[in-house]
Amino acid sequence: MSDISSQLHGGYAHDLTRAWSAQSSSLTKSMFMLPLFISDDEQCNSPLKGMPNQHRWGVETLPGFIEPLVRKGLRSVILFGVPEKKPKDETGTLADDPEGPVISAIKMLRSRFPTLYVAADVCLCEYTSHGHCGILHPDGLINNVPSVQRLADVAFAYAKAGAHCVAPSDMMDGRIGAIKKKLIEEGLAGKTTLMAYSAKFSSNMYGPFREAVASAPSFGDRRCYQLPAQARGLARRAILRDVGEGADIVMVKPGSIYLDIVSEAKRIAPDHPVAVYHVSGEYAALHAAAAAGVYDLRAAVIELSHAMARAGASIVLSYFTPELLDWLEA
Ligand SMILES: NCC(=O)CCC(=O)O
Ligand SMILES: [Zn+2]
Ligand SMILES: [Zn+2]
Repeated sequence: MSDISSQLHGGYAHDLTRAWSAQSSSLTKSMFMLPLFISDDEQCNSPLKGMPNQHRWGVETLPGFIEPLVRKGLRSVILFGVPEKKPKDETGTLADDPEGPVISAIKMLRSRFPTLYVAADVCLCEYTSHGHCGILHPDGLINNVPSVQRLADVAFAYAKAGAHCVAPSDMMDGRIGAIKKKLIEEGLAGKTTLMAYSAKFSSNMYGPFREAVASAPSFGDRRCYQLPAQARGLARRAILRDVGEGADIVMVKPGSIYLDIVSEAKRIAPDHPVAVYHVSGEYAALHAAAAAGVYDLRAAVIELSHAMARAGASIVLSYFTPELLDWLEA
């Protein structure tokens, strides 16, 4: 088996990942990746309470939403599954259910929208009965070894279904290496990008998302596996660790209040595309502030997007992507 750190093709096999590897400071449509919430109810089209203009979609309703966006220049999406019909369990069995929402949506999007780059978020919290991102010990603490094994299996299932990119957001130790190893062994490392949520902070900004996917932990919180706000050093170590384990892209999350970490990521991993996730709470806050007359939404989003690019991000995961396709020229 070849060495994990020598696997580069997954990071530039696709024309979009090649564009993300170039360094430029102007905003382009192709920088923006749209997060999508996919229900296992195929006909689903339900607006999300905490997030204006965002919906839960089903595989039947999604094409009608995506088609005009692709025509306007949408290049990439990232999928989050929302099981509403089948029961959740301790190990998140539904995450790689072959008939589940993510695998069905990957297949549908790949066949209906050939120019669209399809990323799949890899985590267990949307699928576990306890709402934590890994498998637990009886005392409620994370059991890292089986968690990482399970996440590697889920990532492989998404890659095999056709995802261009798998993006583990769970923050378990060693999962990037385990996923990369699995992709190498299965012959998929050369065409699958591994985007690591490397510096994911334990944040107050995820509230509307947890409601959107119904993934709030049933007890405790995620502080033992997400980074503390004050921990620049831990963020650096997590970024370098993930790069060493074979990440093709490193991500910082949330966005606006962690742009110093984005610029730090660009400094310590200058040869990797850096992604930033402009998360649900930031999105909802911008809408609320604009509605209260604090600023013009479009002007504020454009300014913030420049700040993210300036800090070093070449990819922005943003719920404003549909608007930005109208606002940006190219
Ligand atoms: N893995 C995704 C999240 O944890 C939250 C994203 C958001 O709040 O938009
Ligand atoms: Zn999670
Ligand atoms: Zn998450």
